[in-house]
Amino acid sequence: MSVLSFWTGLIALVLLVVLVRHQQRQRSARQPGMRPERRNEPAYVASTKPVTHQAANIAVNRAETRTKTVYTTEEVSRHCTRESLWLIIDGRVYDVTSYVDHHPGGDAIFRNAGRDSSAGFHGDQHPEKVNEIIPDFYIGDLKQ
Ligand code: HEM
Repeated sequence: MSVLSFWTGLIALVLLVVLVRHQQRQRSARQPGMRPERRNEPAYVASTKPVTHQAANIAVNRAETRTKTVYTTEEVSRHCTRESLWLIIDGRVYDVTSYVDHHPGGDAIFRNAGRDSSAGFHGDQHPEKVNEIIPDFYIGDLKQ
């Protein structure tokens, strides 16, 4: 066998293998029951990390922010319980319901529940990091 025909044969063989594998893949993608691990593969890989209260709250807040962004003091005042706690801080409205159980200062967070909590929020008891936490709970502004 000449060197040329050896290489030609080898290339033809590789092409044949590639073609057969390609056809097999196409067929298995169409037929039910074949390669289920592939057909059922999600378009994304869901994170295995547990969804934290805060992360869930951010999503809820974003949804609320889209539908309504301005609240009256009367509306805010209705959210003054553990089931729904809103606070006004510097003219902005925050739904901190999901934070209540994590608040290091305990139920003191209810002192001005549904009302203006700016003074308390800016109190000495709070570390700088509260300013990083609070935007997660923002749902809108107070009607002027
Ligand atoms: C977004 C996060 C937070 C919000 C909205 C918030 C809100 C509040 C409010 C409204 C009060 C009542 C203040 C008053 O009227 O006297 C309070 C008290 C307090 N907070 Fe926070 N807080 C937050 C985070 C934190 C953090 C991270 C800490 C500590 C690391 C903390 C520690 C305290 C303490 C020690 C008190 C006073 C408790 C008392 O007087 O018995 N808070 N907080």
